[in-house]
Amino acid sequence: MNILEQIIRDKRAEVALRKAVVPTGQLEACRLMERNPRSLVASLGQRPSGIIAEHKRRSPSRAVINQGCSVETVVKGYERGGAAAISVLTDGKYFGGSLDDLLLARASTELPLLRKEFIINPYQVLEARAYGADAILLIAAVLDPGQIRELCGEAHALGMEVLLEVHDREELERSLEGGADLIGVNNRNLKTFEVSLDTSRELISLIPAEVGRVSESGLGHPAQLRELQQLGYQGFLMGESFMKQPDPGAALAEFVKTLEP
Ligand SMILES: O=C(O)c1ccccc1NCC(=O)[C@H](O)[C@H](O)COP(=O)(O)O
Repeated sequence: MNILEQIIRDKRAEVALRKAVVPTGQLEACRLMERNPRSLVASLGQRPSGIIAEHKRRSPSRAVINQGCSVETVVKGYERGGAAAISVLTDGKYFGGSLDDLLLARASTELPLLRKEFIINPYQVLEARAYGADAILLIAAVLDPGQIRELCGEAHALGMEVLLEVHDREELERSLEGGADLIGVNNRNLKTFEVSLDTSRELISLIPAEVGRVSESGLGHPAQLRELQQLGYQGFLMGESFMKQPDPGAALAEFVKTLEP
């Protein structure tokens, strides 16, 4: 069983438990359901860096990245440093995150928030909304086209946008009808953890112009972003290169300065 299969197996059990503990009606009554979500697509156009900066404590590929910084410090630093949006990993077992992290992030910024999760059930979409997310991530590798359509529909009905992550041509082609607002090309092969920007280079021409284009993972050099921008990417999901620094917000600010013409 590869890591993605393990995560999804655990996620099924976790979601069943969460649903039993916090019924849908309780989520629907949350205070944050009254808030109007902000557009991630629009923010990528307005904030010149295009960086979706990620809060990520640890990962299966790197173990511990940063356990010391508070969510508030990281998120406020990212906003000050010029991020266009913030991604918050909410998986606990493999990434050390939680829904409380999302709530703390929501209290710390007005930037659009992406719930970075392994979403397999509409309940998790409602959870994302109730805890303050503006957008959700869906991973094509673990969903069939019908599930993608259903989860995108659920997110849109709740006023959120969808970033759909793909790793290869087959995943992209079978997912395009799903209705995602953005396509994220993941440079990290989640089965081998190998990172290659060739994935972003090869898939860009297959993404329709009306869909937002995001390159994800393994980014850490300004020259990479410049190249990807020229290829047509508007967004860049970056976690580890900032989170591995003692002050992730300051690291992002330095990085953004190097992007300025
Ligand atoms: O990061 C991992 O090791 C990983 C393993 C299995 C599934 C997902 C994984 N990462 C999620 C992500 O997509 C990244 O956190 C995100 O794209 C940022 O990547 P990076 O800038 O390389 O931290």
